[in-house]
Amino acid sequence: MRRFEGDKLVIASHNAGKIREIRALLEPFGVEVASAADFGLDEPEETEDSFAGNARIKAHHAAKGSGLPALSDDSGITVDALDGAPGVHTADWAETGNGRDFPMAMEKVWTLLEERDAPTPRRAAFNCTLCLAWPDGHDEMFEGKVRGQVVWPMRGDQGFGFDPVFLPDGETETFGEMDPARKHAMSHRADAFRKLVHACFA
Ligand SMILES: O=P(O)(O)OP(=O)(O)OP(=O)(O)OC[C@H]1O[C@@H](n2cnc3c(O)ncnc32)[C@H](O)[C@@H]1O
Ligand SMILES: [Mg+2]
Repeated sequence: MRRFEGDKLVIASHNAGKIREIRALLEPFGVEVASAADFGLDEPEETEDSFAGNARIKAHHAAKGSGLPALSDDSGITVDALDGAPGVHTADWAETGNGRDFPMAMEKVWTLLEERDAPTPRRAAFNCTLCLAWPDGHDEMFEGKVRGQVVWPMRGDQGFGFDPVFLPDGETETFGEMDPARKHAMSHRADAFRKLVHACFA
């Protein structure tokens, strides 16, 4: 396991919600954090069919383009009664050709569940795979998960993406309703971060 020894890191993401969460999670470690956009890096195509595969593509692309260690996050929601969909295609389900429409994507998930008459609760998980890649091609991977259920209608305007329809197990608030600090303490991203920090930063 390679430790992170530098003082600057690039977040290999173009998602403002994720970047905000990753900055908050890295704050205690005194690492200076830049985003892919700060380096004018384009978004690589996510051509793999796994979170790990796409996390690797994004992190290596940014590490090569910036000359700095880069941290990517590939994530998504997997719904049991939809055989794991939308999964690695979570962002694609929101694609309209004219930007992303997450309310539309969340409604699509709920409509499919209703059509299938899926038993309640509609079990689901949020998954996050982090890849920390160095410009020399080395990388380290970490996986996180949080289980819960998909609820309808949407609840809350905190967070981003599918947060308003995800109710984590043991909670009364969706990720969309929760205070960001609470989400950071229990999310799929936080789970993966604990492993990253233990291995590379602690
Ligand atoms: O690839 P980058 O540039 O990092 O940004 P992205 O938005 O395209 O990210 P992904 O390819 O990993 O797609 C994952 C999608 O899953 C959703 N998602 C991931 N984590 C989430 C979270 O914590 N809360 C809500 N939705 C989340 C969100 O809609 C993302 O767009
Ligand atoms: Mg993406």
